[in-house]
Amino acid sequence: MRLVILGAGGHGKVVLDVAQQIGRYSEYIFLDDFHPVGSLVANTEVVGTLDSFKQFESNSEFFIAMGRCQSREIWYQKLDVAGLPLATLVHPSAVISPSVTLERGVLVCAGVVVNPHAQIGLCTILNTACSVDHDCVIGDFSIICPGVSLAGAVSIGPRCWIGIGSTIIQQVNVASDCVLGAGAVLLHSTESHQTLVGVPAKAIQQGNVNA
Ligand SMILES: CC(=O)SCCNC(=O)CCNC(=O)[C@H](O)C(C)(C)COP(=O)(O)OP(=O)(O)OC[C@H]1O[C@@H](n2cnc3c(N)ncnc32)[C@H](O)[C@@H]1OP(=O)(O)O
Repeated sequence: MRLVILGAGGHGKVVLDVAQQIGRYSEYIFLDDFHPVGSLVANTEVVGTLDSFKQFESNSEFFIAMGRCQSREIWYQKLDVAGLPLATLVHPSAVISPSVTLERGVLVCAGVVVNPHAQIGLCTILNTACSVDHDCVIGDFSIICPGVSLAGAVSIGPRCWIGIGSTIIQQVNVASDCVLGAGAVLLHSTESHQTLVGVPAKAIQQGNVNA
């Protein structure tokens, strides 16, 4: 089985590494619009542009390795319309309760802990060493950055960027398309499209989820 990774940037390298540590695939290839076709990224060939994905459907699973939340949503829709299988990748060092739901296209990086009855949405990234506690619900296409701590029953809407090292206390709801800044501590629920920073976190501007 081949893994086709869409996106050969820094995040693509992390995705490749997680997949190699899992060891489920016999071949890895990248599709990318910025690296020349035929070039190597982390010793893995860029074989085409993103739009060429249909050429590689035979005996393949696909993974969308793009940091931007909206990009993952756009490419999810293209792969879904084409009926192509999307992988879910969990690093062997992650600790995931058996009662957790992981949707397709999720990446769980090294050192992540996900506690019972959490639900992790489509194409979500649980980045290095974040912790997602019991009954959390993470919306589709969101990213939980390295070192984030989510207390119990936190709800995160779709396309949210929860910045590196931030903390959200229990039962807080983050609405869709929000950005929580690096190191923030969020004590209250948010409206959609807010960017919040600081301790305690306060809204500063309309979020663009390109944090
Ligand atoms: C593996 C990986 O690399 S994963 C990537 C991990 N990276 C992240 O999580 C990055 C998170 N991004 C941030 O924290 C960004 O600073 C953002 C998205 C919150 C804001 O970015 P911008 O919209 O460019 O805001 P900008 O830099 O202009 O700052 C606006 C104001 O907020 C302040 N501010 C920005 N970020 C923070 C923060 N994290 N904490 C406290 N204050 C902040 C700035 O100092 C500035 O204040 P001022 O107006 O008094 O000067």
